[in-house]
Amino acid sequence: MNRIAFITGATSGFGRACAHRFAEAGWSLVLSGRREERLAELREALEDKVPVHTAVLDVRDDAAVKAVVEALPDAFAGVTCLVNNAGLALAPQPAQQVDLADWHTMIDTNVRGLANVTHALLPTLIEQGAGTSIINVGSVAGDTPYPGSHVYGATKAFVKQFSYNLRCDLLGTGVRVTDVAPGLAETEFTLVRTGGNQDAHDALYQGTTPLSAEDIAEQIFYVATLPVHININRMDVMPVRQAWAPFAIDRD
Ligand SMILES: NC(=O)C1=CN([C@@H]2O[C@H](COP(=O)(O)OP(=O)(O)OC[C@H]3O[C@@H](n4cnc5c(N)ncnc54)[C@H](OP(=O)(O)O)[C@@H]3O)[C@@H](O)[C@H]2O)C=CC1
Ligand SMILES: O=CCS(=O)(=O)O
Repeated sequence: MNRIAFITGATSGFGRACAHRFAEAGWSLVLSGRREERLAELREALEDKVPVHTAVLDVRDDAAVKAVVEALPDAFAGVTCLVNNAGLALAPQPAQQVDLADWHTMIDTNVRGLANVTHALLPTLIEQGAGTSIINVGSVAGDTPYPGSHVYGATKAFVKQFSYNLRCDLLGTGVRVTDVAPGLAETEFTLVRTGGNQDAHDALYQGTTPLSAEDIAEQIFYVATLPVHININRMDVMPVRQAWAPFAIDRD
């Protein structure tokens, strides 16, 4: 099988690390994200090793997603692995203090965007058949509630259930579906979540050992390259130095 990975959110963090990891193994790459300069840098860094196609793409725009998929050059059209990674958290304050627009952005990106790309690539993946994969980047926030997670965690709960439900419908096609659910990982995630607050970023990761983007890329690559009869349904990955907290209790 010609191995072609379509990675969303390839301009930073997990997505960029996946681009490097899959390139190391010789996969052809379709790399997308909104930041054109970063895509160009990535293409320049990788195209000596493997064929690379880049597409400036906002996953929230379903027509643009469809157009990018339909316009894939022949050498990239037979996608065998979709890494649905593009996503973000915003507004870490309590739900009652945040702007509705931030909730909409998270829903539009993490839910609608992921659905847009999946819908556009499903026929291709089914056509490629056994050994193809849809790897959805969820989060531990999808099943562990915590303050300030409100809509973000709910979007990741969608990712989990959508992944499981897709498995049901894709039974018999050979297409695998996995929800990779990371915990604390140092990327640009916290900068985005806090509106560019470098102190908040530094404070969250200092004095502990978070996951790196490369750690998660390695897990995603592992899932994508398992023998074709194996489907990891969900992979919940935390750093050793992270665990759950006790219930919070309101007292008089
Ligand atoms: N870091 C963490 O602790 C964890 C992160 N996650 C999830 O991992 C995924 C990747 O995040 P991470 O690498 O950490 O964060 P980064 O902020 O480093 O990367 C996010 C990526 O998503 C892309 N993106 C955001 N919005 C859009 C959009 N509308 N259209 C297309 N691309 C978009 C960004 O590209 P661009 O801005 O160029 O469009 C960027 O490449 C997200 O889904 C996140 O929720 C899950 C668990 C833990
Ligand atoms: O999804 C990101 C991990 S966390 O910030 O929710 O713990």
